[in-house]
Amino acid sequence: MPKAETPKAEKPKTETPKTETPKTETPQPADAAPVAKQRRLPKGFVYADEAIPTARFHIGYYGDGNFVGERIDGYRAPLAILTAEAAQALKRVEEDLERQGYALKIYDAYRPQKAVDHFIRWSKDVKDTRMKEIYYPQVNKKDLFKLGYLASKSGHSRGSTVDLTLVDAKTGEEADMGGIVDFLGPVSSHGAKGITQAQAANRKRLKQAMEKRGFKAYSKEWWHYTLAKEPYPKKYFDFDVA
Ligand SMILES: C[C@@H](N)C(=O)N[C@H](C)C(=O)O
Ligand SMILES: [Zn+2]
Repeated sequence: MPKAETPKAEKPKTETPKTETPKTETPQPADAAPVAKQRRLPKGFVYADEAIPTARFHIGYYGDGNFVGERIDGYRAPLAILTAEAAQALKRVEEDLERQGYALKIYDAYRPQKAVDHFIRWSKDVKDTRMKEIYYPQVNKKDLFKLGYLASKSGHSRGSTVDLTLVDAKTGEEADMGGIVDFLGPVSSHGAKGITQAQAANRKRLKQAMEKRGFKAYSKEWWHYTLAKEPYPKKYFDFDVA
């Protein structure tokens, strides 16, 4: 498992959030040891690191480096799980991007309903704003669902949705997207104003690569993609990430 990163608890200095995920001195549990897999996935699901061995991973919901600030229910290992169809399509995206000198870095994939329920519970606790400055400085946490930054029935729970960005295939450095993954605010929309041409070009490179292999973009979050022909369009799973 590649080195995990946790954003620093400091206020971004500009309107546009920092584009590189801030580093931490304390490694997350993800770094501590090779990840043991339970290997009891429902039929039709696969581990993304096995399907796409060259991809990088940072499963923020396994640790405290996320907008909640603690490990999210149902994440029992820093793993990305996908339907076989989504993983196969994503492998093609990775191969296309490799020819351009890039690789994918996956932040989240299948998300159990119990994790979504954790987000819902957290959003109602208006006093807990420990990660606000990093992840949602311009939005009231109670409005995150209403504004579409979070979903109470998430495509992630159907197994064919993924949150990801681009990295340099050689250095592993994240492409500058004009904001970190899970920055819940207007600058994360496709077509957002206030980002540079280079940042817009990076978002476009990822979008074109994903759409070419059958994924749909989500207008409010440049990192969130769903396989258009997903195998379980109406089923919301709740097995643990393990
Ligand atoms: C929270 C973010 N990573 C995300 O996935 N948002 C969408 C809208 C979701 O919750 O499905
Ligand atoms: Zn997402």
